Amino acid sequence: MTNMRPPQKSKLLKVVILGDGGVGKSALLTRFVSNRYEENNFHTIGVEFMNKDIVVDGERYTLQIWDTAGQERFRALRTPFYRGSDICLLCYALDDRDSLRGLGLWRNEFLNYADVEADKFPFIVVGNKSDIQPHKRQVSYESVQQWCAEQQIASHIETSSKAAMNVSDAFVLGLRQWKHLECVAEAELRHNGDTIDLTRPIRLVQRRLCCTGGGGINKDGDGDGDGDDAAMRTPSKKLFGQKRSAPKAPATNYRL
Ligand SMILES: Nc1nc2c(ncn2[C@@H]2O[C@H](COP(=O)(O)OP(=O)(O)OP(=O)(O)O)[C@@H](O)[C@H]2O)c(=O)[nH]1
Repeated sequence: MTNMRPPQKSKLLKVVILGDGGVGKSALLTRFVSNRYEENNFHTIGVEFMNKDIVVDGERYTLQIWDTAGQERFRALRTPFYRGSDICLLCYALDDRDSLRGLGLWRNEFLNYADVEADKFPFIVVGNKSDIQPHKRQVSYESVQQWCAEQQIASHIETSSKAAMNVSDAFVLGLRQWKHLECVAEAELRHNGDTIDLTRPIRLVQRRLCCTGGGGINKDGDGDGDGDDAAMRTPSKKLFGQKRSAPKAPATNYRL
């Protein structure tokens, strides 16, 4: 006889990464899933996704993470993939103030095509390239905090795919914000008694809901990534676009 519990089934969550071309969306995904970084990345054309299994607060999740093309000309290729998303990472680069200005447009594009309510959806604002030298920084942490407050986005984190800083934490932050909003939705459902509003997203009544944790503003991400790498598995990857060829660059290896 054995005391082993049956393996816990993981929840599948769809995560979409949005932001201007060149802010480092693909680098973020590659760092998170494969713990690799390439200096000269290809521009994404269309979308691609990779899966990553993580354990957070003792629960298993499979994140299906969709990396999208940031360039405007690929808009029609990426927008059909927004529907059904659970979490959205809005990315800008710390050395590019225009990429921050674009975040509002990215959010609107997502809301429009994913057809979700802004105040009930977990958006995480991710400032990538935090490894840059101080004099190259064009976006202050405080200005982004202010923008997030105006937009009622609770979660903001600075990351570096190159230096492997806070990358897992950004995804875990998204997961915790998702859990928090699911919990709020569950409480609303309970409060409304038997009345189920069929116009609301089906996700609110389909999932087994959970009331632990919640999102919040996080400057450095410390403490958010506990256990997030514990259940790494070999990633799987699917391409729904092509990669434009870029000149071969000398490989640069960064290790955690
Ligand atoms: N310094 C620094 N550079 C980075 C970082 N992440 C990405 N980069 C650089 O930014 C370039 C663009 O990164 P990508 O990941 O291709 O950007 P993207 O947002 O996916 O771009 P599109 O595919 O065009 O939407 C890379 O070739 C890297 O040189 C980082 O954390 N720090």
